[in-house]
Amino acid sequence: MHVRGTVAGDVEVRTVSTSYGESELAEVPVRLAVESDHLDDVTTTTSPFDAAETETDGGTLSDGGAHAADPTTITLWNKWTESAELLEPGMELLVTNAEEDEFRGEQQYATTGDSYVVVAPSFHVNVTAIRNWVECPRLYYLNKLSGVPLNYPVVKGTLVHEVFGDLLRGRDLEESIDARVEERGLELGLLGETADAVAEDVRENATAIEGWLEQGRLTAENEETAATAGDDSEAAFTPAESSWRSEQLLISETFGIRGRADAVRRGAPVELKTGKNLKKEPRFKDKVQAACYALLLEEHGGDVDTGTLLYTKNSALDRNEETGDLTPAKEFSMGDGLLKFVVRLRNELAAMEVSGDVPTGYEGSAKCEYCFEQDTCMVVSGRLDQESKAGQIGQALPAAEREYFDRFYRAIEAERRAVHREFAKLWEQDAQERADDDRALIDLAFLESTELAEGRWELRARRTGGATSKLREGDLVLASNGHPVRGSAELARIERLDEDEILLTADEPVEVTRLDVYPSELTTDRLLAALHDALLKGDERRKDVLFDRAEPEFEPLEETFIPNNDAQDEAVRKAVGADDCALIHGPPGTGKTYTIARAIRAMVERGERVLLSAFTNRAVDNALEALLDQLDGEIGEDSVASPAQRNGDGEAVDVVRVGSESGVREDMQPYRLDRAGDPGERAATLQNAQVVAATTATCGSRVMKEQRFDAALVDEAAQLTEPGTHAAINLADRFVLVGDHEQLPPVVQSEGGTRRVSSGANGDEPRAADLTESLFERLVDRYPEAGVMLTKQYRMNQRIQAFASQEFYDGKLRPASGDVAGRTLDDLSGVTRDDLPTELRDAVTFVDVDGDGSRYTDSEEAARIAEMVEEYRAAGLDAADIGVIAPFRAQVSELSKHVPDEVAVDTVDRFQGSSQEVIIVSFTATDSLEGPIFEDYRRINVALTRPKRALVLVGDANALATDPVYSRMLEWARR
Ligand SMILES: Nc1ncnc2c1ncn2[C@@H]1O[C@H](COP(=O)(O)OP(=O)(O)OP(=O)(O)O)[C@@H](O)[C@H]1O
Repeated sequence: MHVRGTVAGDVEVRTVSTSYGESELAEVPVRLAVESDHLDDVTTTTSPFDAAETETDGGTLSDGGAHAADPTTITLWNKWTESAELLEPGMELLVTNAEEDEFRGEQQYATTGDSYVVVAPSFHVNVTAIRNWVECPRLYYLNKLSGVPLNYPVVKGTLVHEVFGDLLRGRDLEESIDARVEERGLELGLLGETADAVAEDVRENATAIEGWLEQGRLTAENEETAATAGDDSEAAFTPAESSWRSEQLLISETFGIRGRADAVRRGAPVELKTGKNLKKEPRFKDKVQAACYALLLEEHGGDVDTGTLLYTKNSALDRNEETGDLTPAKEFSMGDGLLKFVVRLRNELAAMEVSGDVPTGYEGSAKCEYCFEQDTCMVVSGRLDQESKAGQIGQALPAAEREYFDRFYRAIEAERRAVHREFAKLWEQDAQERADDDRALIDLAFLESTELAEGRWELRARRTGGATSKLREGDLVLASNGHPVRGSAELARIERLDEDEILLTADEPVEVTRLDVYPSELTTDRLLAALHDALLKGDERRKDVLFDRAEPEFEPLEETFIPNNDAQDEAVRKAVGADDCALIHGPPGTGKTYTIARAIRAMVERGERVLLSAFTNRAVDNALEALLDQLDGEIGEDSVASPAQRNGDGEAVDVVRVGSESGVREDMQPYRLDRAGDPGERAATLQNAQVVAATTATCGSRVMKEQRFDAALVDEAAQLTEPGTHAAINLADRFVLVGDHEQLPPVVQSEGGTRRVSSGANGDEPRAADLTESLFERLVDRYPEAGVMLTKQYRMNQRIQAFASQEFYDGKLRPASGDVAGRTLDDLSGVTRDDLPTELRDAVTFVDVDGDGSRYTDSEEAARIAEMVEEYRAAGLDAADIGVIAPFRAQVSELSKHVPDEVAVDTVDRFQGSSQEVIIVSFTATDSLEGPIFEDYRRINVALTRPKRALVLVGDANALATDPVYSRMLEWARR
């Protein structure tokens, strides 16, 4: 029986005498969530971070100890008392294979010899993290904080792992080495390596792998010979056909552990290490890592009794010079004790993370004097004034900076826990729920899997039904034959996502019938590294400005850059002349992109190296396109061969777009930096580029972190969290932020869902709100004189613009020209407004629809909107010129059923940054005005400022009139 619940009080460990001698025990008061024989049935989460109320047989359970039932006692015996000592009230606890007992009329539970005790099982710990933790908890923390920098051992390690995977899949060794080294050309070039030298280095390591595979081959052949005695046919063996498999992603719903095993041979884990080990036994931390995978494999039905570590450097060592055991492959037996030890380690890590503490190093027994990271550890401790076993050096950061660090650290960790909740949903939600939540594509019909030349697989499946989802081409997904965790599942990449068919690539074949969004911690990892770099490595002058100790300064410029728009002109002067930073506030359609492009051109003409960044790929590509126009470059045949543009003096300007193939727009592909190729040449292309364009997320990548710029221009800056902004501006001496804080704020997953369980020294609630205010907004408020607001808009008819201008921009937003002010549908070829019903002839119209009273959908609004779309089309308008905005995904789906496919229907968030000739807003309003569109007036600002020529508002006037802003909106729309 498995028991799971929330710790309801303090825990004490004591020693008792039993018939076996002295034993330790801990009695833990727990409010049970649910009891079951099968974990599959344990569907309730009482995660301290999960505020959701959940119905169970035991009554209504809610977060934080408001359970109906009284606490029950769970007794943890012997070694598990170590985990018991980590528990704090509010933490979640899971005990597997517990025994049940009745004591004084009360049901109680206790661990048995087969039990595992899991602290905070919803906290999902990566296997690599456990490996670091066993080395030293502080090392784990330091790695998490700064990320892994670009260095040769790391890239080589990755290459050797890739070649290993290829060999397992039956690829030829030399072919694999050449291809893999070529793929990493850019990274190797930045490290100053040549392809030949790296290939040689990888080859040395690969010898060990080949030798080991050879052994496996013999064993497999022996088995085969025994099975098919007398058969002398040449049974060509390839690893892929045997009981081996390459990289396997394993996710545990019991132990809160996940990771990718390098390989699995006859059901047992094999880990590859590119270092040497001359001892007979594998290193302890390596055993721990293999044991984690063993645990996960057992949960998936395996029975693992060995683990193998392959130290590839051993085979490259000279026997005459080295003493010890040079065999690369070291096998060890996987005892029960080790598996339990691993779970206890994981418990230590999870408990510390859940209570928000920072490791000191005293938790483990590692000796600091032998540690490579000792200096870093001491510096970090010194700068952040943290307790550390290694000691502190250097001067502590000023209190304001430490406070900032702590605040953002907690907020980012809250985001990480939100990602973990997404993992839990992989098994807590059923397929239909996940599909309804846009988290999965289900009911696919598997078509075929085809082996590709390099040993990977191409998977094809047919879509049934018209389901939508968040999934996009280029995304990593969990492709499964029915269940992403319990079934057979592979991490796969979506290569093509057509209306009726999906094409994926994966390391191993799977009969795919379902795709799930793969929750990734990459974003949180990068935010943390950006925070670390900004504070611990950041320039002092930059920090003076960020922390309110110095006003931004400007070099006065006399030049005119944009003659027909004073605000834009001033903005460019500020951007070019800024010593520290400039802020450009651009309301909808006011030429932000144009201004950015002009400013970059001016900087480039001054010989500066510039980073162009934005939150989304779309904005990066838009700005890049505008820049290419400015640089007088046509994107044509010539630029494909040589994507160099000319500057004002006719000199070539190298422009490079860094991003994935699927992320970058088709017409910007010629500028995209291919990472594969000759190392020296790849690195030179990036290093010589005068303008590099990449999303802020990509700015946090290892490759981009090596680049330096004179200036960074960041578009959509109001949608970026502070650490998200740092990721880009850390790379440059000065920065320009461009955005509009009256439009959508940064998206934060953990909003409202975060809660700390303990109230230790840092016992405040993490304020998710810290991430919802952008650096742009904070600086605009703090240094208004460093900013310029653009006021002439080039998009909307005057009547459309009036309300937003008044309500959100103090009436300052004006049409750029008479032409803009007087835009109507008549300007569009083939469209006659007189053919429209009278109410749709105006630039702004309100259509009162009582609605059907449902909360998230409104079929009456949908039906009325479908009629209007037909009326517009009858008057000559293209369906593609119409956009429909709705507050809820459910209403978006409802509307999609009623209108032609060419009409763009989506939520406000997806419309930000785009515009349409006609916009129809479906308010789906009920009496209470609930829903995201109503919670934040900035959303309605975005919705109302998307159209150029006509805006139609559809909703229940009585409901809308209950709110002062909407009431004014109604007044304006009905005028
Ligand atoms: N100074 C100018 N003179 C002439 N046209 C301009 C000027 N500034 C901007 N425009 C034009 O106005 C249109 C909108 O400009 P742009 O795309 O730069 O706006 P934006 O503020 O980036 O828009 P969004 O709010 O969608 O982000 C473009 O067609 C652009 O060429």
